[in-house]
Amino acid sequence: MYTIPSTDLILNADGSAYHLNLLPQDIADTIILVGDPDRVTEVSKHFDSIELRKGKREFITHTGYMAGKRMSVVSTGIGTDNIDIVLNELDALVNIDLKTRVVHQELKKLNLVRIGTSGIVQADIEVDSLLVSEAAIGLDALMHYYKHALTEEQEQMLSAFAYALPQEIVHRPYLSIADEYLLKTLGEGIQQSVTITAPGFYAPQGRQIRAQSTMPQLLDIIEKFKFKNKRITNLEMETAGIYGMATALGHRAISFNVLLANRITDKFSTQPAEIMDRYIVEVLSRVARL
Ligand SMILES: O=P(O)(O)O[C@H]1O[C@H](CO)[C@@H](O)[C@H]1O
Ligand SMILES: O=c1cc[nH]c(=O)[nH]1
Repeated sequence: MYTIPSTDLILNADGSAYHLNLLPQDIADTIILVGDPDRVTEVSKHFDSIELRKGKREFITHTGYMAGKRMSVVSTGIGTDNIDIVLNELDALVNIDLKTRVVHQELKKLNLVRIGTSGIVQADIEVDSLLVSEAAIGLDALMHYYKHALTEEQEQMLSAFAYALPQEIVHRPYLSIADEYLLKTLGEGIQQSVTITAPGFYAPQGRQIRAQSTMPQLLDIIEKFKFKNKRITNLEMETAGIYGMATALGHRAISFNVLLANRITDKFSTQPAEIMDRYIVEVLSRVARL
């Protein structure tokens, strides 16, 4: 039986996961993922009861009940490098015996639901609307470190996009896909499209403040890209990593994007906190029915 080495799966003195500071009993099978640690309270304030509050660094967790359903909310911080940590450690909590360091015979499937902010790259999509990522293209490198497979059509779309990208982007993008069951059950009636996960907020999302971008045409390329009936609608910084890691580990994942900025029409939400709260309530009410 394979025992995972103690420097591969590092535990704290109390036996909790190294970065998340959590024990297996601390998390529910349905987990809301948010980037901003302050958003954890904004989510859990809608729970009927909270049984656990723990944290370390940017990784804050609250677990409780809403409408009889046990759920956790975990903050990931920004970026797919953090997603690597959060998804591997959440998976270890449910699928590895932390005392023997042996993988359980029966594996658990977590429901992972991101609620995050995002910027729009199409003029016809409204600021303050909600969008579900049916797929996400990663411009970061995370999933190049993990085995993952695509269908032929997905490979074709990825190749077409890779071909359109500026040559300054030296590594190939990757593509990862939402869980079909969660798309149907939680995403019904909400606009669904392809998201780009960027490895930064400024030049990697076509922004320029003072530091000069090497590829000022990036936003235009993303806006104009089409593959069959698909286009790219929005930019954020975690979804491709969440979908890729969830698939690699056998979990279900879906990403809800609260669209606060339209990069084409140059509009930003005038009431971001209220809009986020409205969609937290909407998503939680759907999740509670899972
Ligand atoms: O609102 P959150 O969940 O943090 O998500 C988005 O906002 C952050 C950038 O401001 C990135 O994490 C991006 O993905
Ligand atoms: O434009 C945006 C807005 C939110 N989050 C991002 O990553 N980009």
